[in-house]
Amino acid sequence: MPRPAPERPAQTGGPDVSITIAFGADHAGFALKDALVAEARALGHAVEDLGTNGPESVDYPDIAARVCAEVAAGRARFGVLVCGTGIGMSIAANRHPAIRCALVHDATGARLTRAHNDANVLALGARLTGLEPALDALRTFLATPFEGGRHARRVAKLSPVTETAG
Ligand SMILES: O=C(CO)[C@H](O)[C@H](O)[C@H](O)COP(=O)(O)O
Repeated sequence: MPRPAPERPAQTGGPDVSITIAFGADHAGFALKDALVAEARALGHAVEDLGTNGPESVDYPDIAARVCAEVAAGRARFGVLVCGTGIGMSIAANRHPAIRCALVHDATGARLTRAHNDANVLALGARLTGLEPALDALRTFLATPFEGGRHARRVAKLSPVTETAG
């Protein structure tokens, strides 16, 4: 069944601009995800909460696919994914061609992946990163613009690699 469309503010992604952010987590990450959702709303952003919303075990690739579809289609400017380590979510997200997902543990990583990689999905590990560093990482990710320049050339080279047999 189609979900109701969230409120759709401007999608510019710069600081002090309200955007739509898609959130997802597995059972290991849903509590941290809920705290991040609350923080995004407190900052004035629109939120798509794509689950999961309880401790029942779910598979992180299924959740990552939901969030990445929203970002790839332009219905969300950014995605945020949380699992136990953030590793499974980041592996899953980076299989989607339009997604540049960064696994981050603090605000410095969040700043640099926006500035240098133009990351559009933030992955966090709820079993590794505490609440305050995770909230700092989210705020910084949302507030940091892509620097462009030499980084734009490198990001343009991040197209999918086609493997050739031996
Ligand atoms: O994919 C992961 C590892 O990189 C995540 O941390 C998952 O949340 C984790 O694997 C879930 O493990 P569980 O034993 O099923 O809770």
